[in-house]
Amino acid sequence: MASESSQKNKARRKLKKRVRVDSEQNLERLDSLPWNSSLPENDGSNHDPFSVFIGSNELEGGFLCLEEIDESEYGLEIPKIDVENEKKKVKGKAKSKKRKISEGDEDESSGGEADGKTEDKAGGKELVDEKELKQKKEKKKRKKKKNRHEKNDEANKLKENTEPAEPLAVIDSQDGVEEDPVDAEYYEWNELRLHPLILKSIYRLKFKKPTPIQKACIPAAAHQGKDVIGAAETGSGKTLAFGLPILQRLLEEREKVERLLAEKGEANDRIAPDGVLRALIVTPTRELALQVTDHLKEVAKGTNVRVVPIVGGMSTEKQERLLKARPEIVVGTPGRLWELMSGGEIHLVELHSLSFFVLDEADRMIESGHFRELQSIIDMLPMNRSTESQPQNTQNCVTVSSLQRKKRQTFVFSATLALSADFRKKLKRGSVNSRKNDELNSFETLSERAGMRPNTAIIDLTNASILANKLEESVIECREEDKDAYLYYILSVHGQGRTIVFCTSIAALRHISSILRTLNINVWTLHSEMQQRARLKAIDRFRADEHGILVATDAAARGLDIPGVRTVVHYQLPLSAEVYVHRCGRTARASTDGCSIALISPNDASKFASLCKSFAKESFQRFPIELSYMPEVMKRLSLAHQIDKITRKNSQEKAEKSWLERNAESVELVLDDDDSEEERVKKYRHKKATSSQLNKLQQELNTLLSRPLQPKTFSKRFLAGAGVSPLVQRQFEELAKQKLGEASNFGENKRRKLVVIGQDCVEPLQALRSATKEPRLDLKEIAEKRKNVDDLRRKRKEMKKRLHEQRRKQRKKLKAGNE
Ligand SMILES: Nc1ncnc2c1ncn2[C@@H]1O[C@H](COP(=O)(O)OP(=O)(O)OP(=O)(O)O)[C@@H](O)[C@H]1O
Repeated sequence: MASESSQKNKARRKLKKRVRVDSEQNLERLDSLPWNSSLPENDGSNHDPFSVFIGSNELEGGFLCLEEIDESEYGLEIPKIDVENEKKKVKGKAKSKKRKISEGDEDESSGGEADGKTEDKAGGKELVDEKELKQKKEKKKRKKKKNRHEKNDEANKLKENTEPAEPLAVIDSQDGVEEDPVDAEYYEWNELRLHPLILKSIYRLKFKKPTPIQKACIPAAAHQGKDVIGAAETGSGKTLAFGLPILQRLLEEREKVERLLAEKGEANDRIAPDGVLRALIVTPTRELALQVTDHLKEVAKGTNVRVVPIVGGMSTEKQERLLKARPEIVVGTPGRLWELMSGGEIHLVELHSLSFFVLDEADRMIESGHFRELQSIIDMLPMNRSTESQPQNTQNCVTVSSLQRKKRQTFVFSATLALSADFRKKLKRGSVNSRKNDELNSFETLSERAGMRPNTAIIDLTNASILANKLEESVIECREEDKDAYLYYILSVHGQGRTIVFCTSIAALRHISSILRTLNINVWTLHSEMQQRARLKAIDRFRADEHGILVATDAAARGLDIPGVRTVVHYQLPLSAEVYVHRCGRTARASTDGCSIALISPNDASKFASLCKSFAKESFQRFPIELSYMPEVMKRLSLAHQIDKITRKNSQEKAEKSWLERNAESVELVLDDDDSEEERVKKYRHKKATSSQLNKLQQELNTLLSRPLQPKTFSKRFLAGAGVSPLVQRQFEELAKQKLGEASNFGENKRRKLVVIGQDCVEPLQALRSATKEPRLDLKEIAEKRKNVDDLRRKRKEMKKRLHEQRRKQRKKLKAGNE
């Protein structure tokens, strides 16, 4: 035991030493990096200062090397700083500086003393002094090395701090080869030269490398101070693509002020204590605003930069209180932001120091309902003109007069991008103006009015289909009335991971959620008529459940970022291809994979055809259905529908009755029960009959639900099957317990016992991938079906018309006969 622990200690010591050596090597490597190696080198051959890249991570032209940027162009605003902390820091630095100087003097004087000593005393004394001197020199050297290490190696240290306590290096015990996987993993972040505090957060969040949109945007936005129009697939990390440049600039500026003060030897309390609004981020939905806030807060942890959400549906007073704290970053929806701005909320109207204006999900902003408020907000922004702003020179504040204010940067982000070549040219020339131009589409108008500056970087990383690379799309063809059954099949046979079921109408959402709940499937709902609190609660609950199911309208189609959404089901097809893209974007996020299943009935044929056309798709893969499950599924659905119909009718009657009573009460009327005795008995009997019918149906359904869903060919003794979902697995376990309990109660022999063979659930994506033989649904087939449906409809219409005509003639004849 003792030898084992000593071996462990030895290994630990060895590791620590190794990590120290690695840190130093990393530091050297970090220093030797080119400033902006993620950008292609400008060989001068390309004179186009403004180019767009589609489907590639590259950027070309128009980018200044950092050396070319005139730093003096970039003035500083004074961010609110945790004065106490900062004071301590600067004082600490000043002290250590003083200490260093005095130590240096001491060293020198002691050196002199030593010299004197050598002159005065002889022999052994000389030797001792020499030894002392040597020791001092070594001490000084060690101190210097330590200081340098502390100063520059923050990133590596942070890495050590944020990684778990386990050793960084992995020791291969067999051949003694050691490697540091962490270094290699985070290397790409180091290339972006972000502030150490930002890197610390990134390590904490375990984001191994920047996503392509982040790699492309950060150099342009953070180091070159450019405006950015960015587009990349859903879930590709756009929030940090604009969030990190904002944080980077705020932190850089803060450090600059600190340095200035230290250089001038001024006390830190001359830093203006009040924060000003530095970044205003506008998102189309409340959920998105809250999500962006959380995301930025997470990254801004430990930086003292405050992020606050301002959204509708929450108390205005509370939000005003939040704004009183003067946060540097505000994320909000246009409606509430404008409400507070037009009401003169001081933090939101003092925009002279605004350095960033961001429009997230910009394409959604142009939809009706948002544009006017957004326009008003944009009109409030100060003109983004010259850099010759007035120096901020006041008696009691730190003076930044030597630095001029940097222009406001505008970032416009979206998952889709539709900019005309003409508009791109205009942006390049910098000739966009804020006059309304009929030739521009609304997205362009928006970018134009937001005050995009010349030389804007357009970073378009959307591929042809705009959908995430690792998304697998599929369809299930069925009749409209069978959609519920197929949905139930997907959720109970393949219900692994989080699933979002999308529908276009709230009525459909209510229908599905009610049916699924009747079938003992727990679902959360999300739609625009819900109160904000209930919406957030639903999202939180869904987020907390590993195998949760969310039934939502397109209110949740955009921006909702919940990790682990494995499947998106389109119960109803969306009204546009764009919404389809956003719905699908709830899965396969951040380079993970996911699956989308569209339920297509003959009614959806034309919508589906135009969807295929939008994505230039000839065919879609069919989702594999194990048909042997369907009889059982249909039986359960039929019962659930009947139960649902009765309960709905009952609750409708109740609601109507209470409405009548409420209204009578409000006008102080006593309601007379003017039903006759006979009618009352009839009603009573009817009620009783319905209630006993409901009980019977419920009992029948409960019996079915107490058994796991099994294919028709299933053995009743061996409960197992391909694709046992968590729900079914739970049912298996319950049933097994129940049966075992019964058997032991009645002293039955082992032979009668139930055997449960649990199997891994085949989630939809897996099922889809293994169903290679499934024939694809192609456009021709769809067109043919559509034609058949149209023919059938036409025939029915003609028949109806003929019948109507016949009846009319008969009535006429009868009338004539009577006369
Ligand atoms: N570099 C990274 N590495 C790994 N994960 C990341 C990285 N950057 C962001 N993420 C994660 O990816 C997810 C999606 O990010 P984000 O919400 O910014 O995407 P988006 O492009 O804005 O999506 P949408 O268009 O749907 O709004 C988030 O959960 C985020 O935490």
